[in-house]
Amino acid sequence: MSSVTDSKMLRFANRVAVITGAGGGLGREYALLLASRGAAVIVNDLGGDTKGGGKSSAAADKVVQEIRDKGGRAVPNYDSVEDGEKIIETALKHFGRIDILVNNAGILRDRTIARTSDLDWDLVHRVHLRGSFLVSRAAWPHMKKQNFGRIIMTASAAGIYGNFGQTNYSAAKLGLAGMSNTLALEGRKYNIFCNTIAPVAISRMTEDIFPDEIKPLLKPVNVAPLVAYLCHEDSEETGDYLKSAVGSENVSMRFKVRWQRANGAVCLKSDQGITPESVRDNWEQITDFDESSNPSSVAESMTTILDSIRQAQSAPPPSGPPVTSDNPSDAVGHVLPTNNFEYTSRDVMLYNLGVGVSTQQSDYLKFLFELNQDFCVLPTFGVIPAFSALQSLLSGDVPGMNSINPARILHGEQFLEVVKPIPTSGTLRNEAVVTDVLDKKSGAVILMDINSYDENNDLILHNQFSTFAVGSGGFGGKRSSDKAVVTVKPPDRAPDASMSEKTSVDQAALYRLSGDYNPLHIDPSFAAMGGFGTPILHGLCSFGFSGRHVLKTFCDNDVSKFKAIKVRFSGVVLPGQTIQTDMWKEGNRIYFRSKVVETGKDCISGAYMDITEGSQLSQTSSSVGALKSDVVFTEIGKHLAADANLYKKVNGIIAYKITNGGSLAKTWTLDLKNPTGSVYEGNPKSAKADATVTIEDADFADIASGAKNAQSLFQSGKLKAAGNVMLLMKMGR
Ligand SMILES: CCCCCCC[C@@H](O)CC(=O)SCCNC(=O)CCNC(=O)[C@H](O)C(C)(C)COP(=O)(O)OP(=O)(O)OC[C@H]1O[C@@H](n2cnc3c(N)ncnc32)[C@H](O)[C@@H]1OP(=O)(O)O
Repeated sequence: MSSVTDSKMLRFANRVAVITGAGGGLGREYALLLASRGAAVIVNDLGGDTKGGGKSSAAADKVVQEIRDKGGRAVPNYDSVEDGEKIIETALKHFGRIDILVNNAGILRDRTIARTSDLDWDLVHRVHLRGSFLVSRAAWPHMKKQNFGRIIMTASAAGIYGNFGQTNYSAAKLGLAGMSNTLALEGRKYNIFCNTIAPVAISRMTEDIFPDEIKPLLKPVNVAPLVAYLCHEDSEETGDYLKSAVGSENVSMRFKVRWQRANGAVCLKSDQGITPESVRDNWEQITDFDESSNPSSVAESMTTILDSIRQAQSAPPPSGPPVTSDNPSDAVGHVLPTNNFEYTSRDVMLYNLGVGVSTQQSDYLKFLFELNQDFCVLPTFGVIPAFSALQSLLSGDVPGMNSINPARILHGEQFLEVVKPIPTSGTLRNEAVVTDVLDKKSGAVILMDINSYDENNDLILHNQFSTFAVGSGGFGGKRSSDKAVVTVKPPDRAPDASMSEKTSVDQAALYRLSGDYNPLHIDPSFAAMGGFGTPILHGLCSFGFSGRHVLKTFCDNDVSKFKAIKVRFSGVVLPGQTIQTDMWKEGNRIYFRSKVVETGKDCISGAYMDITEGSQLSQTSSSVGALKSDVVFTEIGKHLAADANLYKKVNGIIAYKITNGGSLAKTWTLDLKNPTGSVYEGNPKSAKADATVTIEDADFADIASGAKNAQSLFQSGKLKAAGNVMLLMKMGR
């Protein structure tokens, strides 16, 4: 059949193609070319006229005969594209499958809008838009099942630019481009690719439109190679807007068409609100394409818009021209706008749920019930206030960040130090700076240090975020930084402990509600742009899981023992996968590493958690012992809260030390200036007590004897004994 002998020749052996409207013009050329390359072809043509009237089998039969005469395989089909199921059934009946669908059939009923009848409108839409939908829908389940499909939609320059007298046709044609982009998104994970072409060629439908002198340049035969390429399994193209082709005997041209969007202007609210005048006054900037972008999805388009709006809301109106540097190193030292992060106990509980706390766990109440006396913040929540400061990194105001593709930003590493206990609600002020930018060749690493302060200006949290911008390396920057908090290697022995937990398929959907709305974690099309087959889990969500594993195993969930944590995100986790954390204890440092059980690959490496000295005791004593002290403190706290007025004359902070076998077990502090009399656990070293009460071993042991866990202690009523401790303490005062 073909004279091309190159071994790299694109062949279609075992592929079955349906070409609609293949009785002549472009459709015929597609059918002939695909058949000559080995495809079995269904030549569909209703055999009507160009206005949609009449019916005949002659056109399809003729093309089928042409193919067979050359040794190819073809079967005719005479159904309307509105009978999409029947067309696809013909392919299945004769060849057992359907791999390629070229939606090519079309009619014209050109009129200016005033003269376009309902019928003119409807017929054009029924054939082009509805017909392409119906045949594609019929083919879809078969393509999905076999994990392969290539679909072509036929649009037109009239759809892109408009064309006099073609209201109905141009609307249908642009509609096909929209449909194609959506099928591309829905089909990607099944290896079903969909593209739209806008061919320029002479056919029955266009022979009256073009002047005679250029007609020889517009041969349908030259459009067919583009369609064949897009339908081949080697082509990775999908949903990339419109491709157009023009061809003559010796030359032909093909190009992509894409949407371009001006950077636009953010219209700020004046005393009169956001007014039509603010649009008028910004018109030049709104329509200025000197600075522009080419968003290729709703997600990408929305991300930049939202970033601009957020930025405009938190920053004063820009005084100078936008920053345009493309060298990421130029960002070093840039101070991001200070921002406040306000949160409530609801945010804390939402976060805790997002990182896997469940009512199935024994001590869930302190993490999921705001009225529980021990209600507390998981220490890894400490990244959440700081995260809110990161958003402005890609706002366009940070030098060097223009070249960073937001769809390809991954979380690289994270360091968090909890300097003072994290309140269960409040407002923290973030101060963020771009500390360093590293050139890792395969990507750029952006280090950002963020300090979070409470309303008294006390430093509560220190974070160092390290983001890995994939594909943005090679700008000639340095490779390492002495300002980076380094990762560590675990000891060279079997882990001291391991814990594994399955994440939920909805884990990312839940975690994002804590403030990281990156579409990468929820929107398949955005994930696809980043090179992922499916949305991935937030790095900080896996971080929360691993952090909980360490906290549970070595601190018995006592959050006060947490000091600092460092991790590297070395691999991707998908929602629904199982995270296993292997841990090694060396003094007050717990080395750990997490892997995805289903793949065996590491997702967190080089990691450690530093804990305070107190934790050693809970480590060396049995877990029942650790639980006892928790129960005692719970009860003491309850009494102190209730009887706070007894201590009013102290009017300061009382620290309570519990000793166990002569060692310090735990220190609690009570702030009597706090009108609610709430009790919190404090760091023994930093507790500035106005008075100290020490509870001796005997009482401690008595109270907890026979108790297996906090729940049973509460239920058994043994906690009443804690009243004695209170009495003792009061006497001690
Ligand atoms: C403005 C908004 C900010 C938003 C912040 C975050 C938003 C979040 O929503 C995003 C997320 O949560 S993404 C999910 C979590 N992260 C991940 O899944 C990333 C997993 N890691 C990877 O894929 C690769 O390690 C990868 C791709 C990171 C690197 O792989 P490779 O390119 O193959 O690198 P490799 O060849 O192994 O090493 C090259 C050099 O890079 C260093 N490096 C490797 N992994 C790193 C990482 N994770 N972080 C930092 N540096 C890393 C290597 O050490 C090496 O450098 P050198 O040779 O100098 O040692």
